[in-house]
Amino acid sequence: MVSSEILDRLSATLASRRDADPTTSYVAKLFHKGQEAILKKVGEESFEVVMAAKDGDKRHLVGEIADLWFHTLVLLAHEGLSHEDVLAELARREGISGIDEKASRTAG
Ligand SMILES: N=c1c2ncn([C@@H]3O[C@H](COP(=O)(O)OP(=O)(O)OP(=O)(O)O)[C@@H](O)[C@H]3O)c2ncn1[C@@H]1O[C@H](COP(=O)(O)O)[C@@H](O)[C@H]1O
Repeated sequence: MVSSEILDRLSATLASRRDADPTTSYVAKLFHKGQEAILKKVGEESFEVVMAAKDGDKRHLVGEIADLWFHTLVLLAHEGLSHEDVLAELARREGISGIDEKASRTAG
């Protein structure tokens, strides 16, 4: 099983690309192009996820979702955020959802 530590390592790598020479790396080039270019990639990769899900090839789907996750990580880094912000939001929702379930059990 692959650990979620990969997200920590990848985020550190992305952060290191923010001021890197755009000719030396794909990520540095994307940062250099700016938000519009990053959003374009997120949009394209989202569409590719939809198409991969429809074609039924699970390996293809995993690959496209990896591309989408990767580009959303680039977007987060560009906006001064990281996967930790998203994980914290999911954890917060888990707490909310727990409260909702408890409330509905009490009500029911
Ligand atoms: N995980 C990834 C990763 N996933 C996808 N990609 C790149 O994302 C691009 C998008 O792919 P597309 O399918 O749209 O193909 P494309 O036509 O080549 O894309 P465009 O050049 O047209 O935008 C490809 O060039 C992929 O190589 C990635 N590039 C980098 N990483 C990670 O980011 C780290 C830093 O990357 P560099 O900054 O390039 O060293 C690497 O060590 C990897 O761990």
